[in-house]
Amino acid sequence: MATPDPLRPLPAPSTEAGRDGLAALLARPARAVVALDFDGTLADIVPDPEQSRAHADAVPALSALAPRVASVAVITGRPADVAVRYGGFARAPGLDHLVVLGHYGAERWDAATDTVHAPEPSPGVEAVRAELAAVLERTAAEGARVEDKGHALAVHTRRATDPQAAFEALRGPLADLAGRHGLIVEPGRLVLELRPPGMDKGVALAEYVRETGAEAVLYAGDDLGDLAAYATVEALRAQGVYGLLVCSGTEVPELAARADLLLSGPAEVAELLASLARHLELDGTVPADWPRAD
Ligand SMILES: O=P(O)(O)OC[C@H]1O[C@H](O[C@H]2O[C@H](CO)[C@@H](O)[C@H](O)[C@H]2O)[C@H](O)[C@@H](O)[C@@H]1O
Repeated sequence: MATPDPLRPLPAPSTEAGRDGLAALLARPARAVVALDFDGTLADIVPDPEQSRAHADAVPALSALAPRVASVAVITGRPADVAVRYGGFARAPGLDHLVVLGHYGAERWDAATDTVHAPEPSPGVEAVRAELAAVLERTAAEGARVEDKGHALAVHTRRATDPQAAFEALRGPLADLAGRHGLIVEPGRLVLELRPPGMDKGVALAEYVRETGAEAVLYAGDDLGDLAAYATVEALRAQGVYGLLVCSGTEVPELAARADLLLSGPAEVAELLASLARHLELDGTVPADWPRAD
């Protein structure tokens, strides 16, 4: 991790709501939840999804911040156990109460117990798995690859000959395939994911904030799947919960346009988390009696 500079100021949110969110987090960290997406936010985007790993500064920053706020959660499209592995979250110092909500919140891993609660296998996913290769063969999407996530199937075009053209060519056929088997298509950064409906990052975040009773929430994401979590933070604000929306990178303009704080990517997200930890270290501590998420 880069040498900490305790005097370095925190980045300023560009909106009043974001400035209020940051002020609330700093004033009452014991009542604040920090929730983060994984790929593109805690981990740099790489061509091969299996090679994704948390940015070198991310876990040290989370380890420093987590004991100073009410709770920290990772909310990801990845299976929870995969995010835990690629993140290096298990048994990391300070992360003994970390929660990872995988498959857009359908799965949950708790560091306190090191266990994953997962949904029943979906018959729709099984049916799509059986037909997917034939659909890909019929579509002009050379080089598209399938990531079988168990409870969902993601079709990646980042390594296709023409990534954007392959993405567009696959949209219709995959929507049709998903629809025939009761699944939805979740679009992302050069990925189309076929997954069961009924859960998204917004629902997952709302439930988590309710569970923790938080009065302030920081949410950081980078992709279309994070829009639902942004909408939850916006709705929570209307109910008196403070919120700070952080966007990691500018690849997804729809998300960047709604952010209070725009950062360049995972390195700056990790720097923000580390800066928050340093400011809270200088300013105060979390009372021991604050109820945690577990
Ligand atoms: O919710 P997230 O944690 O952001 O996960 C969303 C999807 O991320 C992964 O795909 C993305 O990252 C890959 C690795 O950097 C990249 O190759 C790909 O182009 C991106 O779309 C992951 O593979 C998916 O399963 C997640 O749903």
